[in-house]
Amino acid sequence: MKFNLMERKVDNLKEYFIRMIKNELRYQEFWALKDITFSVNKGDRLGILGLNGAGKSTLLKIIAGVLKATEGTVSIKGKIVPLLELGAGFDPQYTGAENIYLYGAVLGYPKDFIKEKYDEIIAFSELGDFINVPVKNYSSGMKARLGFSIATVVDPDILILDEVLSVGDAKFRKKSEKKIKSMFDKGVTVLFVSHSLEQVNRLCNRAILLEKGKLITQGSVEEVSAVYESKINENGNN
Ligand SMILES: Nc1ncnc2c1ncn2[C@@H]1O[C@H](COP(=O)(O)OP(=O)(O)OP(=O)(O)O)[C@@H](O)[C@H]1O
Repeated sequence: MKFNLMERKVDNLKEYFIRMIKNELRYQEFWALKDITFSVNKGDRLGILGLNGAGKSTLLKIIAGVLKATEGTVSIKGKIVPLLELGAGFDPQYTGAENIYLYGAVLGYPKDFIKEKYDEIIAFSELGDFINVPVKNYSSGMKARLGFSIATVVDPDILILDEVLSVGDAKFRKKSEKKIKSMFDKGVTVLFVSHSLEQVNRLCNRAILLEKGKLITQGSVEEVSAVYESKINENGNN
């Protein structure tokens, strides 16, 4: 995955167009991920480990179809539910209720299916009357709760989790963990990013370790987390 980073900061759209006309826009290529190859079997729960900026979220976004890889391919069998940046896909001008349809469509749910699940989504989100308020007036926790409730209303084959086991307040966190646990019990395949090694060790059977966009090691969660831990200690001693 290659990103083009602007060499000089452009402050506004006017300046951007002026620079574009003058052919003064310079980009620097940045490979956020390079030469990544791995496979995940049905029922595996794969932890994706790495320090800040290693490329974990970018990898999940490519697998979820949010980003298109510059090179390479991803092949997927089954229905994916991505729990990434919950609530980021909402249109802030619209109410929570309207966003259920909008976001549901983004996730590929048919309109009739959303209609059928509408009450269930609202009940799980516990937003009460706030469901008729524009999302711009929601707290970040409220947005995450609604995003979680919409995304998890289907039974996925593959569940993508990016640091989402900490959404909402303590009460909602307990409820969302329970829901995810029930998906785990049904044998869902999981791709899981978390900075909590304890969580990764508890929930995953396999893992990969990314470092500056490269795949350093892959294998059982015990092996990979041991390598990761030694890397953390190395860095800490520098
Ligand atoms: N849209 C983008 N445009 C430019 N660079 C990006 C973009 N998205 C991510 N990056 C860069 O790609 C690299 C990997 O980012 P990513 O968010 O995947 O890391 P991460 O491992 O998930 O980090 P963290 O643990 O901090 O969440 C970072 O250097 C980041 O700055």
